[in-house]
Amino acid sequence: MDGSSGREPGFRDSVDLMFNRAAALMDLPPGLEEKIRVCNSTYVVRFGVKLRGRITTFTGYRSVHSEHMEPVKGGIRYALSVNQDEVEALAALMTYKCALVEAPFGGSKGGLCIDPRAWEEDELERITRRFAYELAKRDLINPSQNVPAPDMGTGEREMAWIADQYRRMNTTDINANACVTGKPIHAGGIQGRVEATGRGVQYALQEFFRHPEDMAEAGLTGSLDGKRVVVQGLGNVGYHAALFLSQEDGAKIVGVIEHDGAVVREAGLDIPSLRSWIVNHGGVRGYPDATFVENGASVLENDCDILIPAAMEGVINLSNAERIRAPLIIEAANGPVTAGADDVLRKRGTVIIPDMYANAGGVTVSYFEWVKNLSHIRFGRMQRRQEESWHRLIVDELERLSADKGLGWTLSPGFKERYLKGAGELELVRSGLDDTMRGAYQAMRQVWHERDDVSDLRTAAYLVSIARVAASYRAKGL
Ligand SMILES: NC(=O)c1ccc[n+]([C@@H]2O[C@H](COP(=O)([O-])OP(=O)(O)OC[C@H]3O[C@@H](n4cnc5c(N)ncnc54)[C@H](O)[C@@H]3O)[C@@H](O)[C@H]2O)c1
Repeated sequence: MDGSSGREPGFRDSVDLMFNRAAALMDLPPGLEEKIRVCNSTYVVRFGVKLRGRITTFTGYRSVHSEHMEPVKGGIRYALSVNQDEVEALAALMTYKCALVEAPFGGSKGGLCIDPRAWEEDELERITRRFAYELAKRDLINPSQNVPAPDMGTGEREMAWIADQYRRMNTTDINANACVTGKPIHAGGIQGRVEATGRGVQYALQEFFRHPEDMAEAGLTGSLDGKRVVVQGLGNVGYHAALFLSQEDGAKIVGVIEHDGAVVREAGLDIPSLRSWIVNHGGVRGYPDATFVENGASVLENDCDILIPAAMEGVINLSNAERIRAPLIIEAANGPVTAGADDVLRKRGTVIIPDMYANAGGVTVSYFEWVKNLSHIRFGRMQRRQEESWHRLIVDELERLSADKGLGWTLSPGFKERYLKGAGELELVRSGLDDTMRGAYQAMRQVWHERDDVSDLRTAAYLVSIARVAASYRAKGL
């Protein structure tokens, strides 16, 4: 379902319009712009599964947008609204996202038209295995060709089934585990992948709030502490973003919009308790510690400092853009702001941290997981040795300097012990993600501030991404 008005282009056209705006500012060789923009291929499969005494036919998609780097990468979405236009738009965003955070992948995306809530777990397993079989036999799941991950409606459980199905079909492939990311830890996953996209949203906001010049563009001052936040979608991405921002940065989540309505509370919502209510009751309706709003989408227009759409595409469109009051929007979902709404908001001075950057935490940690699977070494084990010797050097040097200069500095025994022990997998993943989010933001903001013809972060992000994809095509040839 796309919440945009009938006057607006579809999701893929909307992504293309944003791409075109940036590409027009570049000096690309003739024809390369189109080569980068178009989706290379989309495979559509219809398959039947015997369920509840009858055969049910499902339709699935896997789009490959760009193979300038392989494997290509992108999640698999389970929703009734999945269609070719949506999957191709999402695959395109994957290309630009990977280029922006320098994850060495082309872009891809998949989807299955299904309401996951309508099926039991064992039924979903049979459906998922069959879909995985259909994709794997065409190398649309493959550690060196095409590596899916979770998206809306899927998670660790589905990724474990997909990995197992691929392994059964390729028993001699020693790298079989790397055919999909977002797996559970005990099935070849990596610490920190489940939280990664929401964690990335937090790191993105932290980086934004390190730059007073950028905050001023949105008319914001101070830090994340006390900022009033509205979140749409308390699923994987929205939940982790809201949890970390409220528990670690002091932000107040004053509104949460879900599929059945919204809840608001000026003093701030308790995110873990709201999440368990949603899990147990199927939505936010009836949650005791907040005011329920029947027309959930109207809460997008509430007064707040930061709006985090983390559910689906097209929710901020020409029908509501004029009424959006948040000065800062961070696109945790893919494509939540249509091209038309983007024009309206840009002219009004709303700062939008674009999807291809804001939700890149997932693919960044997926990259770490893929590398871990291919290296066949527990992540952190090799690094730890090396780090230990560096940490030892730093501690020794600090103590020597302090003694030489008579400063009397001492490190607390607890700190010294933790520092010398080095980082475990989770710390390595988080610090690698933080580094990536900081680096990509800085690349974007440099273009934003240095070029007179760039007035927004999205165009800046596209400029960085397109230049990198173009460089890859130019280096390799087509
Ligand atoms: N999971 C990832 O790692 C990842 C990575 C990058 C981008 N994304 C993007 O983030 C978005 C959310 O993905 P997710 O993995 O968190 O999905 P999810 O299925 O875990 O959660 C989606 C949430 O949105 C809610 N929702 C559905 N329709 C809604 C509506 N009309 N209004 C309000 N809420 C609604 C659902 O009830 C659910 O709680 C998608 O756009 C996805 O493409 C996800």
